[in-house]
Amino acid sequence: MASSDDEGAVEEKENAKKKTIGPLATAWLTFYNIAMTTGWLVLAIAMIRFYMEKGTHKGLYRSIQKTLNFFQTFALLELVHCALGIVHTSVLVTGVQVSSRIFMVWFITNSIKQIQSVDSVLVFLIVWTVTEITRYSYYTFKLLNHLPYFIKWARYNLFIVLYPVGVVGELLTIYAALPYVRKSGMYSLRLPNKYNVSFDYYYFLIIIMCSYIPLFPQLYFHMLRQRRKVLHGEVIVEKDE
Ligand SMILES: CCCCCCCCCCCCC/C=C/C(=O)SCCNC(=O)CCNC(=O)[C@H](O)C(C)(C)COP(=O)(O)OP(=O)(O)OC[C@H]1O[C@@H](n2cnc3c(N)ncnc32)[C@H](O)[C@@H]1OP(=O)(O)O
Repeated sequence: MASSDDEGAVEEKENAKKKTIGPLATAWLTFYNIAMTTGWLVLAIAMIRFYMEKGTHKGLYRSIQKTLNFFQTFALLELVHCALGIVHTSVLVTGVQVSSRIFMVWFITNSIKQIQSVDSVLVFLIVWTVTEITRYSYYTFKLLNHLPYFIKWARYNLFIVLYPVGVVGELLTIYAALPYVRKSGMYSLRLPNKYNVSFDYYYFLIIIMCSYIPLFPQLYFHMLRQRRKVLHGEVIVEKDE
């Protein structure tokens, strides 16, 4: 059990942090996190309604595509938050996380209509939605100084299962895209051309899939360290900070 002295120290630390980021940044982050929580809640409701009405996930992606595009792209602001220093987290870790999501949405699922109904798309959509509702509501309640324990618990426990499941969903979706990319030659540049460069999107996707092997463990261990810090009060020094 935490003593009242410990609780006082934690509160003091939180207030000191808010003072360093300033009231304008706190107000912006509160607005941003409320908007993102709402956006992902809207997506969750749309997905449940679609499934209840149609009894299948075929066509679901198309029905939520615009909302997903908007809110996932809006997450690029997280890089701006880190770069401005109004959020104390690594630009590198956030960059990999956000860019991989943007890439999945814009350059895989939006671009290759034939794969929009594969099961793995549903898997990552569900996982992303649960993760983001939890994550943004955690930030919102924390900024408002009223963080319920179950949200804190969910933020730093659900990812243990959801992160690998989401990654499997993403990798299977890229894998399903490969034959269509090879057949269509999309986003590829063949020689000869006036720039004298060649680019094969098919092999690029294979490289992206391989890049999950070194990159994903780094994100996962980062989250495990955050978990130890937030749930168990351990002091962690990040190498990339
Ligand atoms: C060109 C193409 C490139 C492709 C590259 C491909 C390779 C990719 C390989 C990896 C692929 C990953 C794919 C992802 C899949 C999924 O997402 S599956 C779903 C499950 N996902 C998760 O569970 C996500 C977990 N990850 C995250 O939460 C983040 O994205 C993160 C960046 C890893 C989180 O890190 P971080 O922000 O450091 O952790 P926190 O503990 O949440 O926050 C740290 C402090 O910062 C404060 N903060 C952060 N954001 C905000 C905010 N918006 N508002 C207010 N405050 C914020 C937070 O409160 C913390 O503060 P303190 O506690 O005071 O330190």
